[in-house]
Amino acid sequence: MTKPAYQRVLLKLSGEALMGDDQFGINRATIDRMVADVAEVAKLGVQVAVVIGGGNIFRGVAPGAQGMDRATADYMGMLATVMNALALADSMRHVGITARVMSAISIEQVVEPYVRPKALQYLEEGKVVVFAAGTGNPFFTTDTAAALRGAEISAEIVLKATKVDGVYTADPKKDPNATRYNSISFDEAIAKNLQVMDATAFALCRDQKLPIKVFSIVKPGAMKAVIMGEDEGTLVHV
Ligand SMILES: Nc1ncnc2c1ncn2[C@@H]1O[C@H](COP(=O)(O)OP(=O)(O)O)[C@@H](O)[C@H]1O
Ligand SMILES: O=c1ccn([C@@H]2O[C@H](COP(=O)(O)OP(=O)(O)O)[C@@H](O)[C@H]2O)c(=O)[nH]1
Repeated sequence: MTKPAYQRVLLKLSGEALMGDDQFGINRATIDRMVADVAEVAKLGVQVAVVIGGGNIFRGVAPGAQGMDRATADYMGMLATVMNALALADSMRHVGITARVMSAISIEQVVEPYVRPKALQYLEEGKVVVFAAGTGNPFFTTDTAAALRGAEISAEIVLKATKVDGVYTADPKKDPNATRYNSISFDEAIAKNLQVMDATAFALCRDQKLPIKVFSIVKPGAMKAVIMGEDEGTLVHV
């Protein structure tokens, strides 16, 4: 059997992807399917850390936050990611994965705080670590949190699992003529203002020489294919 291409990865799961076909919230079947993908990868011996988004529940820049103080709205968004993290960890428990949720903002009765050495210890023990509350700071996104935590834990790659199957020349939801890149450099992605991830996340990964793979969260087997180093999705590289 061929070996996985990576030993430690940072997986970014978009909050919106958790909705499945629902309008908002957490779709049970969807979360279970994602967890099955993670379980498959963890079984290969790959250390998996997850950053979960919150867009399915609350987004600081959403119309629903209009008129609100931006920082306050962002804290609500961060709390939303904590809910998603709890749901994800619980779903993992059901399939026999030991998961630990660590939050960037302290709410110790609910989840333990993020402590880097502790996170590294969990990973080495084969536990899946779910990073909640993004970076802990307003005006950031969970994509940036993924870049940050990925760099902190020395992940070999950031895996961005999302609704689209890669990075396109333009937003494929708006431009039917957009074509997908097999690979693209950070500089080009930033210069072309490709919106699949925010520029802060791209810049941080570029500076830390941390590649990103963007792939579909709905395509069966895509995550495993990425882990095995197969040609899947789009690689964003230095
Ligand atoms: N150039 C692009 N290539 C691919 N997707 C893009 C591009 N520009 C914008 N997008 C959009 O980015 C989204 C992917 O990010 P998503 O995971 O939804 O983000 P978030 O982390 O904000 O939830 C897709 O819905 C897609 O329509
Ligand atoms: O470091 C962070 C991460 C997230 N957020 C807030 O949490 C919301 C949900 O995160 P995000 O939009 O990244 O989730 P996703 O797009 O993955 O669903 C964001 O809109 C922000 O309001 C924040 O303020 N700081």
